[in-house]
Amino acid sequence: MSVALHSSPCARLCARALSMPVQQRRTMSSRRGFADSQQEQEPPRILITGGLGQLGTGLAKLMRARYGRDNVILSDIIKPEREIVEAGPYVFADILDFKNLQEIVVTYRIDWLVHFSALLSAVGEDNVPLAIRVNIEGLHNVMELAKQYKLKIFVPSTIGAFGPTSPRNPTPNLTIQRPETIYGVSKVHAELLGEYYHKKFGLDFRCLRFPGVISSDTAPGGGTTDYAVQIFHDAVTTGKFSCYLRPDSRLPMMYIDDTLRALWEIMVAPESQLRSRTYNVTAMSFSPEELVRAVREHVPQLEVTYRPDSRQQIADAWPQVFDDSCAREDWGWRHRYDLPAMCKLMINDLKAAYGTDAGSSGSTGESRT
Ligand SMILES: NC(=O)c1ccc[n+]([C@@H]2O[C@H](COP(=O)([O-])OP(=O)(O)OC[C@H]3O[C@@H](n4cnc5c(N)ncnc54)[C@H](O)[C@@H]3O)[C@@H](O)[C@H]2O)c1
Ligand SMILES: C[C@@H](O)[C@H](N)C(=O)O
Repeated sequence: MSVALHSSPCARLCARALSMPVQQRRTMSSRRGFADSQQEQEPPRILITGGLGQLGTGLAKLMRARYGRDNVILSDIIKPEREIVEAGPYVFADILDFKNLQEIVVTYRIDWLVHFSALLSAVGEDNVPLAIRVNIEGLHNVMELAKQYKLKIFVPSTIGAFGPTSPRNPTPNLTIQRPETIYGVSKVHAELLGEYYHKKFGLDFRCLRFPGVISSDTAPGGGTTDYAVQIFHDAVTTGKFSCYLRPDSRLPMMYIDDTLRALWEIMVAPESQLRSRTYNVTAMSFSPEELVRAVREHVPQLEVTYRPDSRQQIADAWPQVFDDSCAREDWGWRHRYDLPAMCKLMINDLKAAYGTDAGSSGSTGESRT
């Protein structure tokens, strides 16, 4: 789980979203949130589960900028900071309580469900029974809910849905998936159940397999890729970083703004463009030693030690380079942030958040690919 800091790097993304055209009018016959193009009249009403983790608050900002503050209901089982409740509707929702979820969907007249609640790879291995409950039983609840109330549903998958027998460089959209973590097993289950519900019941299920997500507005926790977030916190605070992966452990990664934009783009992509319900998306691949080099461009004195732990075994079975050509071909996915651009934003945002920005690394101008 993640802890909110008090900076908001997703503001750039929201600003871009705000500059987009206001929600278009929908034809009388189309159901809210189900129109194939941006011909919709009323904005969809969106419920985000597990919304106080790394991805949820940024997505709420993006969706609120696009569809209106009160049309996005953030939920979690965590007591929120004051700024969360001030930013828009926030409700308690335990993913294991089906009746509570039903009540929220009915009360708020929900159209879209973004299902973020999960235990990530490392914490999942530490508590397998809880991971099974949250990641698998929780998924069953939201799938049934989406079917019952005809919701459009997004469930994120991950590079962790692949395993040691999958091709690792590159890992295609469709290939062997025999993951060896409960996290990976639960995500393959989610992909397959979503595709099954789509075929069997016509459920509008959409899924992206994300790589490691890098962001500065929440503290890292629970994932195998989190070293790539922790390094920035340590670089701007102590100047010392201990890495739990080997220096050569290459993994696919993505900056948060790209992640959230990809999610929004797949949600509004016309059905006719989707040859699949589950797509790989990525932006870059790097190893800890390559990331250290990029961070030292901004913090030259950064001291690094390597102490691989149990997360090394997880990383060794995951993709090194993710092939997202299907997403690029089908619905026009393009990443905007590469390694230097991401490093510059992370360093500047965290220096501002920790109040250590004297002598910061230049402007926040983004160099894009
Ligand atoms: N962050 C990444 O790098 C990454 C990469 C690939 C996929 N994903 C997926 O994206 C989703 C969101 O990831 P994240 O990084 O924000 O995760 P996170 O661990 O930061 O947040 C998960 C949230 O789920 C909530 N939760 C736990 N048990 C719950 C319950 N019983 N009911 C309701 N909520 C509960 C937690 O309180 C937490 O806020 C997850 O499904 C994850 O698998 C994340
Ligand atoms: C990759 C992703 O699913 C998550 N960050 C993890 O490491 O578990």
